[in-house]
Amino acid sequence: MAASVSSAWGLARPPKVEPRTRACQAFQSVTAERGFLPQSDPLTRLSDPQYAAWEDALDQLPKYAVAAGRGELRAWLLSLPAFPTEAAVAGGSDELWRTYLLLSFLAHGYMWCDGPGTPSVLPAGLAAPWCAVAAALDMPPVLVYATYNLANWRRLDPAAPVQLGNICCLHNFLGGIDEEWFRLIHVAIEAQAAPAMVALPAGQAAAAAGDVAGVRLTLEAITAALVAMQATLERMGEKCDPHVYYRRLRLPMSGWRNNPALPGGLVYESQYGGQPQQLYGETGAQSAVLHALDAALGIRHDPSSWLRAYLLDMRRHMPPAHRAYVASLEAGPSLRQAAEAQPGSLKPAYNECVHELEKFRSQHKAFAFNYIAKHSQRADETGTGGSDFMPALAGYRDATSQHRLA
Ligand code: HEM
Repeated sequence: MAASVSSAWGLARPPKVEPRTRACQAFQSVTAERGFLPQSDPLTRLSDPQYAAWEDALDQLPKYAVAAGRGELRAWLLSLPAFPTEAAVAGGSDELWRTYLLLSFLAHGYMWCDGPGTPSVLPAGLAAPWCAVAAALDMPPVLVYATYNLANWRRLDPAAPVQLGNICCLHNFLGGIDEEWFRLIHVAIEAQAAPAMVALPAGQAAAAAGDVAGVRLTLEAITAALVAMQATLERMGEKCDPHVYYRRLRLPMSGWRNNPALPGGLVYESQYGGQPQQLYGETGAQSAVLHALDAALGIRHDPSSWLRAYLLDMRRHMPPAHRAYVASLEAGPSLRQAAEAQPGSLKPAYNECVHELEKFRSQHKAFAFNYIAKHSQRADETGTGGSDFMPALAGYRDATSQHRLA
């Protein structure tokens, strides 16, 4: 596992476009209903006609992915009209996030949903607008959890909540029940984490004020959320088959760092002085939920190991507002300190949180085994996020359990 890079993304040159994340509304606030999901339902299409050909391409992507295999999908993507990059970068934040999603899906379709082989160069027609839009959002030019999951759903009944039974995906690489369900489980878990996410700063404020009842309320909210999250994760197998996941779904999420298919990384034609770039692919490790829980509960992963470095890298793949939320929790008083100070009243509730977080991580590790490791015959198999995942997931779980208060 490569060590963490200190510069943004580890890219050879800084982005040319000034990030204007402060102006962005999408992903800006964290609420008890939505948590880290966007506060208004994600845009389903860019209505401006100048994007029509690109939006149509996104709709057709699963069809072309099925039909292609001899370069047809790649040739078709390269035949699209020039992308209106300037208009996109000047547009509103919701539109910009939608553009980022659109280009991320099409670029990963180009990379992973056709054949033969894996290209080592992403042509300028895709690379240039993707890099510009990503830079404007202060995000990396690669598929991330926020575009794959957080901004990729709609409600069937717009008056009913964001939960399984009322959500479906906006976009797919291949389509089908397994791909949609895999993603929807993540979206539903994000919504279930929401009450705990807003309770964390309140719990820290209570800890600073010596308000034991306030801290306990937060600890109880965390435990309740983690119990609900496990019940939802358990439903993964209902509609997402492990073989389908292993053989088909995971490939388009891949990146170009620690990936044996692209050992030298990817050249974004006309960008970064032609230097290949190495970026991790999409993974649940880019969700802010567990980062936030670790931060508030005072769970620290060994700073000297690559496990901590990997999680820090994953933060650079989160929307800037989510990074800031986690950083602010990390800078605040930990609920662990409050439980240590008031063991009689808070230790059992704190330990219950740690126990449920450990259970979530154990359960999740079992899914990673059943969906990846069990099927793999390769020694260098990595997760879609590029990690040496079995030792990583065991490490995160063990670090969690070690934080139980004696
Ligand atoms: C079949 C289902 C799943 C599989 C096979 C899976 C696989 C993985 C793998 C391999 C990693 C290591 C990083 C990488 O290289 O990608 C990872 C990390 C992670 N995944 Fe998943 N995942 C699944 C479902 C989920 C769901 C539903 C969530 C909920 C949001 C989630 C959240 C996480 C988190 C938070 C991490 C970081 C590790 C940690 O903090 O403990 N995963 N996942």
